[in-house]
Amino acid sequence: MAREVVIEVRGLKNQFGPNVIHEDLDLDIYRGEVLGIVGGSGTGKSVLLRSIVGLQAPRAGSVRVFGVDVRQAPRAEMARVENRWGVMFQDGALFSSLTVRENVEAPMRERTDLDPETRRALADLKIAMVGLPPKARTLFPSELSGGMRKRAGLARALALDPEILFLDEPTAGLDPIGASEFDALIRNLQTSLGLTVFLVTHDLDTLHATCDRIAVLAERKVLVTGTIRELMEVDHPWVRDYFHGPRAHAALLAAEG
Ligand SMILES: Nc1ncnc2c1ncn2[C@@H]1O[C@H](COP(=O)(O)OP(=O)(O)OP(=O)(O)O)[C@@H](O)[C@H]1O
Repeated sequence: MAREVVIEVRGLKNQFGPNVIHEDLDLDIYRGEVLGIVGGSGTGKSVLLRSIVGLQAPRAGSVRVFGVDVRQAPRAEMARVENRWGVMFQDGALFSSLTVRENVEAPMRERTDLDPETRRALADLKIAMVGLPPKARTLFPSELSGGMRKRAGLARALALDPEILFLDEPTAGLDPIGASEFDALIRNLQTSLGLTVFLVTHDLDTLHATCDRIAVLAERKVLVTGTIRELMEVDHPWVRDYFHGPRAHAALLAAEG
């Protein structure tokens, strides 16, 4: 049976001044998979994420999510699509003047007619789902550790029960134990909730622990996609260095126990 494509990127071009970031970039993301996006610094992983969720207007190309062209769709149709995804930005991007609970409630307040009590109950549920203790509900972002802030950002991304979760470097800045706990949380939520996950990362351990498939950004496009094993066979300088460097071997050994 053909797999359902939930995100389809075709001929994408992004450019800032003379700096061409993407040219003729194609990518398909299938329902229910965790797709890892890797690539050297500045290859445009975050720009690709931002192009898909409509925060970055590309110069050319198309992005379809659930079959809807995010560049062309009328506002009301886009709002329905946006309600079906959640985004966790690199630093959590929490509102500093709101508590964790208020942060998680924010998308519900903005996009649903739920009454305050239901919003609050749902927010507390999401906060528990990401492994934060009840006392975190009333704390402000500045009172949280880096790992807790990431969990709070994840709870907010889950606020509207999304089908697609976008994660920008979820383990950046976490210590190795915190990072592997976060990897396990992502995988656990993905399987329990049947999520499709678009995950930008540099972290080889995260790739092993969470990703079904990996897309490599290089030469302004998606150079290749495949499993880690498949990418280890690819004869390209960056891909070879990344998947055969000392860190890659350590991650492989760790993943294989
Ligand atoms: N709004 C913008 N205006 C100008 N240049 C931008 C803008 N956003 C991104 N860029 C440039 O686009 C390039 C790609 O940026 P992006 O943040 O997507 O890279 P990345 O692959 O995610 O990098 P890293 O791994 O270092 O986080 C960089 O050269 C960056 O400076």
